[in-house]
Amino acid sequence: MVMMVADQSDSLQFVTSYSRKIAGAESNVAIGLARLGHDVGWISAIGDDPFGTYIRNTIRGEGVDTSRVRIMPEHPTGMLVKERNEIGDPKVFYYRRGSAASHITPDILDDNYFAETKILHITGIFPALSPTCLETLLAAIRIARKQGALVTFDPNIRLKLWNKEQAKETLLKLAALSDLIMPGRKEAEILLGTGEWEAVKECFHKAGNRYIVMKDGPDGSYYSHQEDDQVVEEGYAKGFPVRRVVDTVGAGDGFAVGVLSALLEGHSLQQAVVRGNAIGSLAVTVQGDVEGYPTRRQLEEYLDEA
Ligand SMILES: Nc1ncnc2c1ncn2[C@@H]1O[C@H](COP(=O)(O)OP(=O)(O)O)[C@@H](O)[C@H]1O
Ligand SMILES: O=C(O)C(=O)C[C@H](O)[C@H](O)COP(=O)(O)O
Repeated sequence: MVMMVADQSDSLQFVTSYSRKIAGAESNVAIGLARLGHDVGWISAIGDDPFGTYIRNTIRGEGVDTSRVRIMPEHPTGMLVKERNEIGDPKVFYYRRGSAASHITPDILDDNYFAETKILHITGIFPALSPTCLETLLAAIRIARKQGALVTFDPNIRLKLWNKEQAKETLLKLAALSDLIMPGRKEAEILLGTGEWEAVKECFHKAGNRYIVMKDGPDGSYYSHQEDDQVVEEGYAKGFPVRRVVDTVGAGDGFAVGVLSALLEGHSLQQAVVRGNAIGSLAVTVQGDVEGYPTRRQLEEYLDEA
């Protein structure tokens, strides 16, 4: 989506100017991974309009492959408007009903495109957009699994897009098809009725997740990796304190960038979660979603200084 962030910290009713940026959980993760030098493709749809062109060119400019981004002249590019907040999570307003992305159908997928895929990263936002988006996601999971890719899942529950019951039913289904799940504590509560780590760990391992990570805001994150019911590693990794929180949106996706990039590089889940915490903390220090995501050198310097 294109994102308009208010330039003034008033209610949007009074805001008169906005800064144009990019938002969207999947594209955020794609950009973050590309910044760290990974090969990444983003599958989505945009309208044949200036915002669509801006999004595609910017994401492509970050080094993400956009060859599978479909242009749909009959539908508009999705938009999100975000308040500027001094404290707490900012309010967001969606203008995405009927967007090009919500019209995606499984024929956007091509098995060959997944031939060398190591990770398929999915979120709980795309399947909330329409029944065909959910169908497309399920088809993508089938292809990725067939190719031996790891399926990683951030539930990213957005109750503005669907109700709690619908969200829970679909997201639990997607969780059971994923290798790695990374909910926040509140999301675990919605999905499982508990945010208590031991219970969360047990439920998701039972459902078939090999890797479980539960984010606990600024404090840090729990993690557990099991193979064939055997514990490989588990523990808790402390968060990285920041001097000033500017905007919390984008932290969860930054966290995913850290976890996925580290796993791709062969690191342990513990190291992956530390990197996730680091990039999540960098993300909250800026207004946009992706502006705080580091390059390889910036990440190394940040970890060295911590
Ligand atoms: N205020 C903060 N200070 C430092 N790190 C933060 C802060 N907020 C979030 N993070 C980091 O980003 C990660 C993801 O943030 P969180 O808010 O839990 O994600 P989500 O957007 O999925 O709810 C956290 O696990 C933490 O490591
Ligand atoms: O709400 C949506 O549909 C979006 O995709 C907008 C945001 O860009 C991401 O959701 C950010 O997600 P977090 O990193 O978890 O804060």
